[in-house]
Amino acid sequence: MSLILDHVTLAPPGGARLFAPLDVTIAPGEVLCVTGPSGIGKSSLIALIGGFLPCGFRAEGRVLLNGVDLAGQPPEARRIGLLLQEAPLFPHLSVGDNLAFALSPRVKGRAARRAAIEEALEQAALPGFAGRDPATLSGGQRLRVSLMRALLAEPAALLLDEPFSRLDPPLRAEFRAFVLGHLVARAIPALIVSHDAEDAATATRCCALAPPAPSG
Ligand SMILES: Nc1ncnc2c1ncn2[C@@H]1O[C@H](COP(=O)(O)OP(=O)(O)OP(=O)(O)O)[C@@H](O)[C@H]1O
Repeated sequence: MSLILDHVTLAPPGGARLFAPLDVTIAPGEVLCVTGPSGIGKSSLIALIGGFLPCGFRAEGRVLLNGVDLAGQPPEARRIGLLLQEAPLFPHLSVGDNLAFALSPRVKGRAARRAAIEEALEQAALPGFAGRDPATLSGGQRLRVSLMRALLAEPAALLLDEPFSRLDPPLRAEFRAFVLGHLVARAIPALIVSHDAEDAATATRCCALAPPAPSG
């Protein structure tokens, strides 16, 4: 399971290329930290890989997941998990139902599904939280639920956009170690976009998006 970016670059509607073509292979369990100045296209790169790039953006190059070119595949077909800064959860569903919504259909039967959710909550150090309203969670708890929700869908790759930036520094370090541990244990390739030097230091590898070479 690897995620390959083969000469990938992007241009916003009516604009020029945002960054020089990116060529990188992210192996199973590897975490690539993508850095670069504000506005260079880091979040847009995540959107391209996830399949939700806004209309009008122009993409070049290929994104391959486990050898398959993702071009033209809708987001729900891509088996790519997302962890975002806001860690959005459905507000009208309990924590347990938020997790159930994402749980892979491969887990069959009511008892097995309930057990998988309880296990995920244990792993997130949130045992007994299944009935909680998401509005009652702290930022760190919300992120842990959000990570578990992404993992329960059995993603083939995980994308993280500034996932830790809203947390206080001690919690940030703890949650970073928690996330990286899960990715390595499950051999999931991951790409994290971040401004934080600590995120870069703890990732397996780093790459900085650079402005494209001037043409002509
Ligand atoms: N929907 C859109 N339509 C047109 N241009 C857009 C759209 N979304 C983003 N852009 C432009 O595309 C460029 C890249 O934006 P993007 O958010 O990917 O950058 P970024 O590197 O993630 O920035 P930051 O670090 O500030 O979050 C910016 O110049 C931005 O203004």
